[in-house]
Amino acid sequence: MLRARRIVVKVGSSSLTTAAGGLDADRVDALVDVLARAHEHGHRAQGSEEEPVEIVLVSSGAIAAGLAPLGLEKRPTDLARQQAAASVGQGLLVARYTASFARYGLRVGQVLLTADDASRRAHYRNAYRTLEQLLVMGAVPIVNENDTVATAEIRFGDNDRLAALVAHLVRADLLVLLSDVDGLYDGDPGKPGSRRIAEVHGPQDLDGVEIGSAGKAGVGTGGMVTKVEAARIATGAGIPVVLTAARHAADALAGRDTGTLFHRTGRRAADRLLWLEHASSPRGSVTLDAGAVAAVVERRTSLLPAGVTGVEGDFTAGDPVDLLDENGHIVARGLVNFDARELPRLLGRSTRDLARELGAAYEREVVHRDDLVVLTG
Ligand SMILES: Nc1ncnc2c1ncn2[C@@H]1O[C@H](COP(=O)(O)OP(=O)(O)O)[C@@H](O)[C@H]1O
Ligand SMILES: N[C@@H](CCC(=O)OP(=O)(O)O)C(=O)O
Repeated sequence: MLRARRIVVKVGSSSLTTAAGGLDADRVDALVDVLARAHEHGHRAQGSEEEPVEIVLVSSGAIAAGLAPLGLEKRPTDLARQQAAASVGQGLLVARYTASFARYGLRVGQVLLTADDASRRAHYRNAYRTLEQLLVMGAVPIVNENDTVATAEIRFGDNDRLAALVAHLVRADLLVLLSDVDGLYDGDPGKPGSRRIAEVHGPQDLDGVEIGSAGKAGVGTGGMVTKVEAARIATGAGIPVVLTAARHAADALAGRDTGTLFHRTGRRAADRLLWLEHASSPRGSVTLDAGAVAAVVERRTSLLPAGVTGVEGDFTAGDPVDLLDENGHIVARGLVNFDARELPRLLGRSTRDLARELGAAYEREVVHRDDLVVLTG
C-alpha cells in the first residue's frame, strides 16, 4: 500500500467531458467527491479512517470546455483558436470546480503556470509560495497551463509533464494521472489481447510496449506518450506515479492497487533545474571550447567568458540557452547572465581583464553553476 501525505492529481480532458462535447458536470462532481473525501475536511465529514491528504489538482479541460460556447464542433488545430477556447473554457472549468468543492465547504485557488517561466528563479519561488500558501490555508489549488499566453515554442500543450513538474515543485509524495484508460497497456488498449501493465520499475519494463497517442475522445493531447514521459520525469525525481482511470481515483488516493504503478527510479533533484531541463525552450546557444566543456560537465563549475567561442540566437539575460561543445552537441542548458549582443566582445577574455576594462559588472559568469543542468550521461 502506497502511503502519501501530499498528492498531485492530474485529470485529463477526456475524463471531464461528455461524449457530445462540453464539460460533464456529473464527472466533475464525481471526481470532486473523491478528492474532497481524501482531503481533511471531507475526511472529517465522512468519518473515514483514511488519513487526510493535501491535494493539488492539475486539471486539463479548458479548451474542451470552451468549444461549445464558441460554436466549435471539435478541438481546433491552430493555436489562436485553441487559446480563445481555453480563455472561455478556463473560467467555466474553475467555476464548475468552485461550485463542486463548495458542496464540501472547500475553497479552490486557480494557478495558471507557464512552463517556461517556472524555470526562472523568481517565478519558480513565487509559484511554490502560492501553492504552499493555498495548502496551508486548506484550499485546493487547481493548476493548468496558462494556455492563453503560452506561445507555440514554449507550450507544453498536454498537462502530463506539467503535472510531473508540479509534483516536484510542491514536493509531493505521489503523482496520480487520471485518464479515460485504466492504466498503461502493452499495446492499443482498444485491441483484443492488449494487457494492462501493473508495475513499471524502470525503462527496461517498457521495452516492446506500444505507447500510442491520444484516445478516441478526441479532446486529449498527448496520449500515452506524454503520460509515460511524465512518469519518467517524476519517478526520476523520486516521486512514484499511479496511472489509472478517473473512476478508480478513490483507490489511487487511498493507496490501493489500481492501474499502473511506476516505481521511483531516482532521488529528488535540485528544484528548479528539473524545470530548466524539461520545461524551458532555449532561446539560443553558446559554444564552449574543450576546456570549458570539461569544466562544466565534469567539474560542474560555472561557465566563464574565457571558455566561450561562439554565440547564436537573440536571447536576453535570464533566458535559457543551450551549451554546445565544438561539434555542436548539447552538453548542458543554463540561464545566461548576458544579452546575446553583449557577449561577442567578451569571448575568450578573462573575467579579471573584463572587470578592469569594462567595470565590475562584467566580472560575472556567462552561466552560473546553480543555473545550469548538465545534459550528457
Ligand atoms: N499503450 C497504451 N496504453 C494505454 N492507453 C494508450 C496506449 N497507447 C495509446 N493510448 C491511448 O491514450 C489515451 C489517453 O490519452 P489522452 O487521450 O491524451 O487522455 P487525457 O485527456 O486523459 O490526457 C487512451 O484513451 C488510449 O486510447
Ligand atoms: N491546458 C489544456 C490541456 C490540453 C489537454 O488536452 O491536455 P490532456 O487532456 O491532459 O491531454 C486545457 O486545459 O485544455
